[in-house]
Amino acid sequence: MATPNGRVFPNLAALTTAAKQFVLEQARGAIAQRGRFTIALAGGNTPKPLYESLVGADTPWLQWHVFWSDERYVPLDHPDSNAGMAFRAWLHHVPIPRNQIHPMPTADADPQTAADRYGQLLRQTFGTPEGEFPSFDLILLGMGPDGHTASLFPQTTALTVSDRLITVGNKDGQPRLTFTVPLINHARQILFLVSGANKRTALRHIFSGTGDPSLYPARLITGNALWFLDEAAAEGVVENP
Ligand SMILES: O=C1O[C@H](COP(=O)(O)O)[C@@H](O)[C@H](O)[C@H]1O
Repeated sequence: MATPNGRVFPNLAALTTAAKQFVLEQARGAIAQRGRFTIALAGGNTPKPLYESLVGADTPWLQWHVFWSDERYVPLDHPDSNAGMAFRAWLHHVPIPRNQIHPMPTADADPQTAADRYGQLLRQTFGTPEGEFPSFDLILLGMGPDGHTASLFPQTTALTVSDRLITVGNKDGQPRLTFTVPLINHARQILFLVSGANKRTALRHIFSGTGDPSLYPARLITGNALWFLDEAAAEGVVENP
């Protein structure tokens, strides 16, 4: 795997400003070329200021189609819901049509049923036949201190699933829904947002190319990925040119 493409910013605020500009540029390009912008959102803390900053942005919201790259298996109004966070921070405050915003379903008794339903929704939205993978315009990802990304956690079976779009992840015995590795890698553009000194060790394993991918799952993301890091995360890992 080639060295990941990383950009370092002094702090989370500067990273957020650059990420906002990057997202809006991706939207502009996609809408100009294909008439719509398909984006998959990350959860966690790091992207929240980005979502807040997008309220009031000058972009053709009616052409946005919003999905999630992973979700905790809780209702939308639960404090841990990735989609709930994005709605409160951003999506409730912009005119994207509600039928173009697609939280992952989390009400089925069996999370695998929910995963399959979301996979079918993606196939319908993108017109992707079975056996093929759609290409999102942009997938936002984070990375945990353990090297997980989306809900692809170290040493879990989700890491090796390659015959479907969505699978069930496992965080300390709790189910999650997550994009599979090949679905992420088929994106036109992937953007990692990583902030904080507690991410440094995992980043070192990923950027040096030596970490075992089953221990540092973000290493499995070999598609067209750009990493936005703050200095606290990047220290000793990557320097800006
Ligand atoms: O649990 C999750 O964590 C990761 C990383 O979150 P962060 O707060 O460290 O940025 C996130 O990317 C993922 O979507 C989420 O479900």
